[in-house]
Amino acid sequence: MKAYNTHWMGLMLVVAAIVIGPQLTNNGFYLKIMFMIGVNYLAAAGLNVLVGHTGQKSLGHAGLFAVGAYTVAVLTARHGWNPWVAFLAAGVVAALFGALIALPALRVKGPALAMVTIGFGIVAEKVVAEWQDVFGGQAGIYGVVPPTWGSQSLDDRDWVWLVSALCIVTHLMLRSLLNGKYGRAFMAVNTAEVAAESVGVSVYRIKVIAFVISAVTCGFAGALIAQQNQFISSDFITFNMSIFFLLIVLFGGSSVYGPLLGAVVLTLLDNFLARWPHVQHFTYGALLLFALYAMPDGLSAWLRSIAVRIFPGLARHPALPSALSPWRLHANEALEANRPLLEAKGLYKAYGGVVPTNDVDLTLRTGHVHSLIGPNGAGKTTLLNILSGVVEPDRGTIRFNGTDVVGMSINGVARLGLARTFQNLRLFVDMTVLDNVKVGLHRHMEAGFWSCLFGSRLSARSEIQATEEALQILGFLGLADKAYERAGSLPYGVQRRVEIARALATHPRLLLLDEPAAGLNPHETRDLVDVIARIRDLGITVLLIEHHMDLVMRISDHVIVLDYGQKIAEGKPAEIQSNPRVIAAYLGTEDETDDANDVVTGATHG
Ligand SMILES: Nc1ncnc2c1ncn2[C@@H]1O[C@H](COP(=O)(O)OP(=O)(O)OP(=O)(O)O)[C@@H](O)[C@H]1O
Repeated sequence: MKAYNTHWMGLMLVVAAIVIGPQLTNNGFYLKIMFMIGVNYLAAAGLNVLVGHTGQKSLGHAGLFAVGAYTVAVLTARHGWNPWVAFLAAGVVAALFGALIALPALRVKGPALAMVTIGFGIVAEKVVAEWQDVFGGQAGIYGVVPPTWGSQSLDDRDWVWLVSALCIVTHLMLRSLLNGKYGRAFMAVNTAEVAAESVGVSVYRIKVIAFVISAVTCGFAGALIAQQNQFISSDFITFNMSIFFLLIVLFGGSSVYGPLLGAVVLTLLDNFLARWPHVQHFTYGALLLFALYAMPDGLSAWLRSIAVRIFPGLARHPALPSALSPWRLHANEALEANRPLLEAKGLYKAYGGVVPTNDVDLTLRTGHVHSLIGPNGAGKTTLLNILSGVVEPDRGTIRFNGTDVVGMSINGVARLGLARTFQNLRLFVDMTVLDNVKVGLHRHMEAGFWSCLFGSRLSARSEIQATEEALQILGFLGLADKAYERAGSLPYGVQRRVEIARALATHPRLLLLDEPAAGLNPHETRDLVDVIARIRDLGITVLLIEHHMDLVMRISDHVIVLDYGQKIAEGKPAEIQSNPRVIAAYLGTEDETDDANDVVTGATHG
């Protein structure tokens, strides 16, 4: 069964349930529960983008619910705004607050971010409770104007249909967004922020987008409650509400269907247990603990694993094209060969008393393979981090292809055409190999945010083009058959190559490889020499950090040697091999020249 078909079949079933369900009862209580399922789904659907996909834990979304609720209340009851317009305004105002609370997310992570969002929730709760002139405190605001259909007011059933329609539109938009480049970017930020930045994804922008989406849907949820009740007071806005939204997301799972499952089950459970008020919260908590223990990835993941066992076709991935065209790096205009591409002068970086980069000058020329070598702790990785914007030097300048890059963000440097891999792999381990490479293509994809949100033709077309190019890049590196495998499940040597593929997808002019042969077997190391040569033949300049001297000596046009943070030599491989200072640096003394010679020429390595 194709995923496309199962989605539309599922959607049809949900629409049928929404159309028929409310007609089966006139009981206001049941209709209210249906309405609340919709409201909770709305709040959780956006929060799922933030928490489930982008990995930003928030415990303050009751505050954004309050923003939506009080915006419609103040605008309709106090200022006489049209209720539909006020409803839309609730989304806009909530979006602004979402952007505001995104700011701390750029500085703090994990539990610290959760504390910041709790702070926001508490401030919102206190403001609406204490600022009585504006928000009415516990007495609240009466006379919130609900939307009408022509001149007809909405009855309980109409409210269910209205919230259901909003839920379906939200689901379709978020599904379209999460299945495309933004979905991949959210997951990339969740897994490895620096790696996401290094392929040109702005972590700042992605986090702000995720916060704003979660704020808008929570704001709409709040506005619906205020308009349906025609009343809002500070009693609605509690810390428990923030926890409840988060629980829906965790219980449902991060799949696009997770919030729906979570909202249905938890809203029903909450209301069912209300018959036994004295044990309601205890039973509710115990059941949830058990459910999260039994299904750590949420109900949706659990149901999917059962569905895959029954219909194995669900897990099948698309067939790979029988023939792939060779990958061509067509995006960059050719640069004149052998001219300085990157020039660094006087780079200096100290960590307390340790100076891993001490007044280093460096010139990398177009079309060359440069190697950076030196004993352990010589400062090679620090220098590479400085060049790629991960570490800011204390002083010194770096000019890359005519632009000064010191102080620039990592993604800013990446956008200029500088790509890198990491000594300790930083793959997006839970994504497929294909998706890892497509994250590298993120900024080359034509479709923008709105195009992806509305699932436009442009977004569909740019997805197809990206898949095609990503497969070509994988073919270039002999990885096409791994395209649909989970990156984290692959052998180490293959993962190293996937990192190179992801870096190549950014269409770099300069590729920095940090110990690409580490952990490779001799056969894989020999293949790597061929890979680097083919990358150079594409017109990409390479800077390589390596301890495998035979590899360095075979592939490099130019070798730079660091020791204790200082450049002690540079030149052609043969010159470096016979340089006494280099030999001494490797063994710490100039007397043991024979042994040192072995190390530098590669006789004792790889
Ligand atoms: N963030 C940091 N804080 C403190 N010290 C650091 C930091 N980063 C690097 N160093 C120190 O700087 C020195 C150089 O480290 P670096 O990782 O750049 O060396 P390297 O040549 O890449 O080593 P290796 O070959 O072992 O990977 C080391 O002494 C290291 O402990």
